[in-house]
Amino acid sequence: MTGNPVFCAVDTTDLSDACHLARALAPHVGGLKLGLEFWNSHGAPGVAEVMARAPKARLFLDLKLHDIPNTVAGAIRALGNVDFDILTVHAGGGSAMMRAAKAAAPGHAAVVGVTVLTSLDDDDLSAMGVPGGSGAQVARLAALARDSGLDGIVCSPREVADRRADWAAGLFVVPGIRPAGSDIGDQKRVMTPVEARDAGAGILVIGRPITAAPDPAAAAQAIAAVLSARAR
Ligand SMILES: O=c1ccn([C@@H]2O[C@H](COP(=O)(O)O)[C@@H](O)[C@H]2O)c(=O)[nH]1
Repeated sequence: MTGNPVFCAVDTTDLSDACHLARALAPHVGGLKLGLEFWNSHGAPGVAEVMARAPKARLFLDLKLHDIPNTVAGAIRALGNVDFDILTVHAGGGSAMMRAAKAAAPGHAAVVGVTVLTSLDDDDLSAMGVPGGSGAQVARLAALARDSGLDGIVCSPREVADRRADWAAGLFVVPGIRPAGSDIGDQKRVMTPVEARDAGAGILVIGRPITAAPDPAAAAQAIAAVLSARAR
């Protein structure tokens, strides 16, 4: 995807806040990410209201679908006329599920597979019985997503460079982005926006460092300015 790589995660249950953020951020971001917190509160009508405030922004619908193939395909078809550009499913749902998801999505939309959540570290994976740490698990799931016909993956900035080497055309959607000095919160595998972009991220997903800032538009503008000042 071309243009500003920053997608702001608008994680709120408040429709009015989401609309204000969309309008304020529109000049400074490439897209908006609406996830489960917003979707479960407002669904498709809420998405339409928010995106009307940012008509040029792309929509990343981060529903992280994870179920049997028939159910995931049905859930995607049930999105009807929600005009999303990117949609997430969990790569851990397996190959048949990812194939069904891609087949059910509109042709112009990218379907990407969530590999290992950026809030998890190697100890968390070990506690789940996953061998080899996050790098190895992301590698396994990225290969499965690629071979199942998805358009890309969601991974942390730490895995992007290695995975891009195996999948040059993949769309790498990367949360776990923290501008220098910002609060890490519940994220565990993080890098700065410039580091993530330079590692090969196609989309930089940034939520609280923008939305919790005293002036979200200024925060988004500052991130865009750093990215263009330090263009690769
Ligand atoms: O592995 C993942 C997958 C998705 N996310 C989502 O990205 C944003 C990050 O928000 P911050 O406030 O910048 O931490 C959030 O909506 C997550 O649901 C992720 O963080 N990690």
